Amino acid sequence: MVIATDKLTFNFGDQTVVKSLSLQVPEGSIYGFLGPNGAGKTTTIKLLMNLLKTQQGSIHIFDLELKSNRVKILSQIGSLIEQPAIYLHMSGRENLLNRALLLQVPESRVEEMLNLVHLTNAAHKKAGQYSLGMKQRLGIALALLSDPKLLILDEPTNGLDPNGIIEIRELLIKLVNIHQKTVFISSHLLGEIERMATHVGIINNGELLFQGSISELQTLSQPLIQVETDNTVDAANLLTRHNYEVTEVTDNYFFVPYTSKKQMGEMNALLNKNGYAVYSISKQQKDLEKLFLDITQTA
Ligand SMILES: Nc1ncnc2c1ncn2[C@@H]1O[C@H](COP(=O)(O)OP(=O)(O)OP(=O)(O)O)[C@@H](O)[C@H]1O
Repeated sequence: MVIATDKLTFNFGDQTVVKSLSLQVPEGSIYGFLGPNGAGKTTTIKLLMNLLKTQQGSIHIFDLELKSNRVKILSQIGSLIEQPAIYLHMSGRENLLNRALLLQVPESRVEEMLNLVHLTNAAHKKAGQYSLGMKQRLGIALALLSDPKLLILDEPTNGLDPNGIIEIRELLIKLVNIHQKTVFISSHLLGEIERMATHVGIINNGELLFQGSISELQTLSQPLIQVETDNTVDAANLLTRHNYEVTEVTDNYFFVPYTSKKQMGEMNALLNKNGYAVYSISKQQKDLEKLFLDITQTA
């Protein structure tokens, strides 16, 4: 495991913010650390980065105990916690050159990193003029300069527009698939994590509710197909007669568990063939709140 914590516990005063947390982050994974605001994600990340002192339990990173191997471990971690530390009056390239000098890494890494995060064309611009997404990508480039094995990112897509989110997602997938990194990323958005993570840990009130592979999570968070037609009840009955499981019927929609795109196409065709006008048919992801309910009910 790249990260393994055992019964990690942390209190702020009398509030237990991280409760007996045992994380298992495999090498080469994108580990999505999912939880609502205030769940304890940032505190956990600060513990992993040794920015807060572990009060109870243990942390192993790269199979080494954190406290006694602090320098060795931290030199192999790139991180982005809260705002990236960027000099706004300097260009993207200057920011990277400055850090490269500090870390004594070859200047050639700067161009490589600009290219990797798609900032080559904007490299000469002042970072203060960058969009939020560009700043985040510059932050990731800075974190990657020393070629760390592990990247720890705290809500890197917070506040980004959809394009910005997609760019970060594609970058992280590339880092894992092509550059053999391990990525630990926190988020409060289930849909976002489901699109990129290979493994997921879900935390609420400091407690780990679920940990497993993305396919294990998908079994729990099976999405639904939401269908809108010109006659909800009759159309739902037609599908039931054709052995579809209709889980809910409301005034305007009915819902069927999603299994595949093909199934959606077949359902659409069946409805059309029987004279129903299909106004909309879409895959609905469960949100984190619904997933929590499912997890606590099946636990
Ligand atoms: N320095 C601090 N002193 C006291 N309490 C704190 C401190 N930092 C965080 N907390 C509390 O610890 C709990 C967990 O906060 P944390 O920032 O780890 O959550 P989070 O999951 O990262 O949420 P967010 O996405 O909102 O940052 C919250 O109740 C928060 O109020």
